[in-house]
Amino acid sequence: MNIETTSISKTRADFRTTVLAYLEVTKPRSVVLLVFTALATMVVAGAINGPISTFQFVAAIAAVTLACAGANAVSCYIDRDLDASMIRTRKRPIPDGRINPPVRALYWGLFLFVSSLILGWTVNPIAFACLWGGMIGYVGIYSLWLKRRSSWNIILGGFSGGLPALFGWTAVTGKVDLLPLLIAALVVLWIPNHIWSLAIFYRDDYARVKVPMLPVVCEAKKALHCLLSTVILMVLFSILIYFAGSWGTVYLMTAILTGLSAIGLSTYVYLRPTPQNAWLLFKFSSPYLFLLFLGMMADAWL
Ligand code: HEM
Ligand SMILES: CC(C)=CCC/C(C)=C/CC/C(C)=C/COP(=O)(O)OP(=O)(O)O
Repeated sequence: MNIETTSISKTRADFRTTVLAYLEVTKPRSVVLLVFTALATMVVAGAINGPISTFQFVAAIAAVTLACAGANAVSCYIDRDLDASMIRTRKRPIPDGRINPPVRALYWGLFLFVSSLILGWTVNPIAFACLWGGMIGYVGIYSLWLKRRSSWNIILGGFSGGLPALFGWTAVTGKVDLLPLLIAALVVLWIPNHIWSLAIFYRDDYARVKVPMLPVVCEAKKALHCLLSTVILMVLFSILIYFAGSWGTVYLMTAILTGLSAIGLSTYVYLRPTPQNAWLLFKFSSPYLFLLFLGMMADAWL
């Protein structure tokens, strides 16, 4: 009896470990914020163009979630050699053997992405195209082509990060307008401070695996100067968006308050460029973007 009970509990534990590994390989924290940007633009577009059916809403949210998750899982397969070598990533499911053989992560990512395309097609062709654009941009242009070759990898490959926001708008309206393009561009402008702050903290890690993130290939002051410049541009852009849409005061106040915080923190990191301060800026970057998009949703609701 004991042996049987032990083997059942071991099987259950192994199953749980496997399920969690296939969840972790999709980088769920990033998927949550990526999907939130899509949800926010769906709410804003719905307030302007009229709401969509519950089925379309659920299909759209499911599609963008599966697409981002799938793209991340494929990226983990592509970067499995880097992940095994970097301190920050070596405990991920592929390097630590929880997904073995590694190709299973590729199949899992492609399965998720194809599932997203099927759902995306039921929404509309433009939204469907956004899913393709995100996958090609992140996996093709960033992960496969630029990440290991260019210090401008996140600038040229970063547009994929704005596509979930664009997807949300097109899922509701079936077309691309200036406002969603500006909102998507805001996400793209957010990416440098999001990743360069992290790259300053993990500078040695990136240098060891020869990933030419800007803070690795240029001296610290220049990287910090670029980072601060992109933050100022991002904040100005977030306020420009206020004038491009029919927003209320909630979004404007959010953009101003979070923007001043972002500039203040980035200036502090510029003046005191310790790894700990850079890490603080990295951890601030996601709540910043979340609050901005929450402000957009609040104004659409109110
Ligand atoms: C080319 C574009 C991007 C690059 C290179 C990038 C890179 C990274 C890296 C290296 C991490 C740390 C992962 C870890 O160590 O666990 C990270 C975390 C994260 N990323 Fe990005 N990212 C990009 C775009 C985005 C976008 C567009 C979003 C959402 C709109 C996003 C949301 C997040 C979130 C929420 C986290 C977790 C943050 C935390 O732990 O506090 N990322 N990203
Ligand atoms: C519509 C659609 C599919 C859009 C794609 C959006 C998307 C998945 C953007 C990537 C976000 C992200 C967490 C990148 C990690 O970069 P990295 O691989 O350099 O991070 P790492 O070093 O932690 O692996």
